[in-house]
Amino acid sequence: MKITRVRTLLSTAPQRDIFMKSRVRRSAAFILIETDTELVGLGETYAGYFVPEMVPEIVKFYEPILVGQSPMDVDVLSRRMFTSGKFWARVGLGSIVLSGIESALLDLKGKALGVPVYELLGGRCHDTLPCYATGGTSPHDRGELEGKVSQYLSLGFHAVKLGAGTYRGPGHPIVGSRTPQEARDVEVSKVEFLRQRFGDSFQLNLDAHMDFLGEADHVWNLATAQFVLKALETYPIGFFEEALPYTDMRAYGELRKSTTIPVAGGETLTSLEEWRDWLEHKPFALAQLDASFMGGIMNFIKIARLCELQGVSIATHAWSSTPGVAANLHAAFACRNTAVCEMAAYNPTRPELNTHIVAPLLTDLWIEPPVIENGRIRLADTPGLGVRLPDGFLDKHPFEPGSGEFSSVTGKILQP
Ligand SMILES: O=C(O)[C@@H](O)[C@H](O)[C@H](O)CO
Ligand SMILES: [Mg+2]
Repeated sequence: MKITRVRTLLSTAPQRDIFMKSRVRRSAAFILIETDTELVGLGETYAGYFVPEMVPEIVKFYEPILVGQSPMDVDVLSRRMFTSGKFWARVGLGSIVLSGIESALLDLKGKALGVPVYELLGGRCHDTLPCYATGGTSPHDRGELEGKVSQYLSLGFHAVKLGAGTYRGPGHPIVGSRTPQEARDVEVSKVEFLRQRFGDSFQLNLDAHMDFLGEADHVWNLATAQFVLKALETYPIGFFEEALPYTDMRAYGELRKSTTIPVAGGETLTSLEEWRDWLEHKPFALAQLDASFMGGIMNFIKIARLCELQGVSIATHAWSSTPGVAANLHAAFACRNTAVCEMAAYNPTRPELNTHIVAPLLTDLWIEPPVIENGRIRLADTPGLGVRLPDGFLDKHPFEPGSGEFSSVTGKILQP
């Protein structure tokens, strides 16, 4: 079997969650690998969510490296793509786009052999894994906050992740805490409210997105992060994510040493080498890996094994659409040290519960969706990644230029 063509398919679809009001549509970039047989491979790069317009150009650069080659030699081909650009393909966007191509190769290989991708990665280590619903932002209004958490728990999740710090998401005003005391009070009162309302029946995780918008006034430094986390230690917190920007791996290492709350991070690291350098500083108790971002599924596995050797648990990061989420789940199920999987707040096999959300990119692409029940997720054993683009999907949800999240963020910064 030989690769004949590598295509980028862009799509923009509605994505409305009544609790995340500003998000009304989102984009995704799929990679389709065609062969001289009937088999095709489908993958996704998370770059499609941020900068969809740029993905096809980068894929065109990689395509000649793949055409004429056997898609079965996944690791050799990814390394060839990785080193091909001399400098630009090894980090950032070059590597993020490569993630989608590599996942498509593994999808194809799984389909060719008739096995799910996790079988290609050492096999399934878990029947089910704990998962949590991503709440994205954290409404200031207590009624809204309560409604959101109740809705997410009623979907079958036992854990939720909410925003922390100053992040309110694209389109929301940035209502930041300007002093460490304010920052502490905002977090403590939110956690106290949720514990009073819901008791200890669910796991609460917080994500401060400190690398996201880079508003200097609102970014916590090490001292502030330590101050806030210290105050939260009396409450059960599952993990605290991105309490610091990614500018200083040593600061993450210091933060982790100084708190009993599990420090999580990693969703913006784009290569094996970057991960290796970070892990030397023991920055995370929970390393959050994303196969649709960090150069692919094999990189996920390699870093997960390195974490395992260091006694560190891993989690999936999941903000891509279905093929990206599927890539992460297959990798997660093949790692013994997976602690938890991130999921968008919907239940793929219980559509009647998803009354709060409209998101075709999340719901319509599974061949057989994973089951979420009692706070845990079970992955189907469909060959490859278990995903497909349904007939007519791209006609129904055509790409709209300017729909990447990066576009809206840039617009917001330019027009304060
Ligand atoms: O951990 C998460 O799911 C978030 O940090 C998302 O990646 C982010 O909001 C996307 O812009
Ligand atoms: Mg995050």
